[in-house]
Amino acid sequence: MKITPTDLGLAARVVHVSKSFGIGQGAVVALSDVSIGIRRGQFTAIMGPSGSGKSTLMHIMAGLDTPTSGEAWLGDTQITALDDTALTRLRRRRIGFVFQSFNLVPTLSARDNILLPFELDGRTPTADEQGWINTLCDTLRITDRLTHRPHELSGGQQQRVAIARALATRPDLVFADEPTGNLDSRTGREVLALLAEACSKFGQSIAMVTHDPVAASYADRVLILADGKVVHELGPSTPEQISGYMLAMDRAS
Ligand SMILES: Nc1ncnc2c1ncn2[C@@H]1O[C@H](COP(=O)(O)OP(=O)(O)OP(=O)(O)O)[C@@H](O)[C@H]1O
Repeated sequence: MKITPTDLGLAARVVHVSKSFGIGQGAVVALSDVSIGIRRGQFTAIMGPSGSGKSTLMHIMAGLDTPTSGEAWLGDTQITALDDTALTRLRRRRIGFVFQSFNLVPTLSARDNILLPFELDGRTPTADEQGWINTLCDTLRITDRLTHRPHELSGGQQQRVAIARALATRPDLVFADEPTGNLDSRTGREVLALLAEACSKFGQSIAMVTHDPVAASYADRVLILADGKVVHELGPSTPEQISGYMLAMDRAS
């Protein structure tokens, strides 16, 4: 795949990215010459067997780790060229994160957790941003829970607060790492439907790492990694189609 830095329509991309851990005989190649783009306004799932390089790819795209070679871009910013201070600022302003373990601050109310990205940036939301946060809270059905602390909320409610926090600054890209891993299947499906809606209704770009074919079936596009390479790409697919493909891949290896 040829991806140029001027490629519009991409929220983020990596170009010829390789990543090795360690040196010499003991070196592990986690990513091998990967070039992919995450399309704007789309829900992209990244799947693959354990150890295939999913987390490494996500960390490089989010500027949490550096590649051994190649480039990572967020929009028109080459993040592999930024120093630590600029990277921290970029992550705070232009990237949102949703984790399996929710990662809310236990001493803060749901509202203050959602406002944390603004607080860390040393500012309060503008009237327009506050309007967006209100819309998010209504859509995520947490408006009547905003004064509660995380331990007073169910797992599904905590994850919906985490999604509101990730989307509050209208980031260029939201990374979701197994966002339904700690939720029961019904609550998990609800969270996935909300993530899909954030893309289809609000134009958010989301990249989600998952092992779960049901989770990936909510995505517009599924990238499949094996041994540090992108080996396949699926369009919108059913869980059965995705698990069928993963099984066939297992048998072939
Ligand atoms: N800090 C590290 N030091 C050494 N090796 C590492 C490090 N991080 C990852 N690796 C190796 O790189 C490869 C890819 O790891 P990665 O965590 O990206 O895989 P993954 O697809 O996310 O796996 P999982 O689904 O199990 O989380 C693995 O072989 C892993 O052992």
